[in-house]
Amino acid sequence: MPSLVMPTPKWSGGPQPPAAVSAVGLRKSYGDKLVLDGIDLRIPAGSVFALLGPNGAGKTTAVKILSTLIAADDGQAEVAGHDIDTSPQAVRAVIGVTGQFSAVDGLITGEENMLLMADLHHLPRGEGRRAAAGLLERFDLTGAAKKPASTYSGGMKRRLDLAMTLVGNPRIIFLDEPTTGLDPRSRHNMWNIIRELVADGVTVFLTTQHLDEADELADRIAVLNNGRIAAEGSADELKRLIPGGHVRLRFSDPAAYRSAAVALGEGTRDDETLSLRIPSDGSQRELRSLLDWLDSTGIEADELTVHTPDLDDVFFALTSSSQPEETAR
Ligand SMILES: Nc1ncnc2c1ncn2[C@@H]1O[C@H](COP(=O)(O)OP(=O)(O)OP(=O)(O)O)[C@@H](O)[C@H]1O
Repeated sequence: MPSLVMPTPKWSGGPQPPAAVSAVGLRKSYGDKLVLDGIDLRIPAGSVFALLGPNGAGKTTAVKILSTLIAADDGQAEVAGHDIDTSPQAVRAVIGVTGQFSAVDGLITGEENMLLMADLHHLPRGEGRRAAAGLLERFDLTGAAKKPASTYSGGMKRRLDLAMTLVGNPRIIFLDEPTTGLDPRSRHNMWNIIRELVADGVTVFLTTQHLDEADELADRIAVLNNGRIAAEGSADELKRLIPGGHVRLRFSDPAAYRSAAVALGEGTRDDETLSLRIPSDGSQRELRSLLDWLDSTGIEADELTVHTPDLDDVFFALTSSSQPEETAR
C-alpha cells in the first residue's frame, strides 16, 4: 500500500536532535524467507519509538539486529552513533534489551539476579549492592528480593528483567513486547515505568502488538508489514491516513438541525440525537472550511466534535493484505 507511506516530517526547529538509532536498508532473510526487506529508521534521542506489526512481521528480528544479537544480510545501522557491524561492543555498552529473550534466571532470587548483572557490568561490590537495592526498591520488588525469581508473577518478572537491564545505566532501551501477557494493572505499571525512563532522557525502542500501547507511549510509530515499513508517523498522523474520520455536529434546536441537514446535503443524519456526521480527515483546513460554512449560513451547532479513526483501524487497513506467517518469498 505505497500510497499510505508517510515521509518523516522535515525538522524545522534548527538542528535535528541527534539520532539514537538510525538504519538504512536493513534486510534479513531466514533461508528463502525474506523477513526484513529494506528497513529505514531514524529515532531521535530521548523519544519513544514503537514498531508495530502482526505476528511474525519481523519486529523481534529488527530488535535483534539493532542490538547486535544477529547480523543483517544488508543495510547499515548506527546506535548511539556506533556502527552495529564495526563497533558491536560499543553498541552493547550503551543499550539495554529486555523482552522475549528474558535474562531472568528463575533458580536464583531476584536480588541474586541483580547482583549477577552488577558483576557482569564490573561494578565494585558495594556499588553493585547499592544499585541492586535501589532498583529493586524502584520496581517494587524489595519484598520479593530474597525469593526465587521462578515464584514471581509475570509482571514481577518483567519488572525484574527491566531492573536488571538498568543496572548498566543504558541510554537506549529495546523493549520487545514489554507487556504481552500482563494483566491490565501490570500493563499500566509497566507504562508508568517506561514513562519515567523517558523522563530521565532514555530513548525507548518498543515493539508491540497492542495498538493502545503504541498510542499511549510512542512519539512515533512504524507499522511493519511484509518486511517493509508500511507507514510511519505519530499516532494522530497515522489515524489521519485512513478514511473513517468525521466531524459530528450536535444541535438542541430541531429547526436548526433540520436546516443544517438540508443545507449540508452530504453526511449522515441521526434524527434521534439531532446530530449530523460529516466525513472529514479532521485536518485544520477541512475544519476551517466547515466552520466558515456554518458561519456563512448562520447555523449554530451546540457541539462540534472531531472523530479520528483509532489505531486499530489503521493497523488493520495497513496489514490486512498480509499473511506474513505463510508468505515465503
Ligand atoms: N532463527 C530463525 N530461523 C528461521 N526463521 C526465523 C528465525 N527467527 C524468526 N524467524 C521467522 O521470521 C519471521 C519474523 O520473526 P520475528 O520473531 O522477527 O517476528 P515478530 O514480528 O517479532 O513476531 P511476534 O510478534 O510473533 O514475536 C517469522 O516468520 C519467524 O518464524
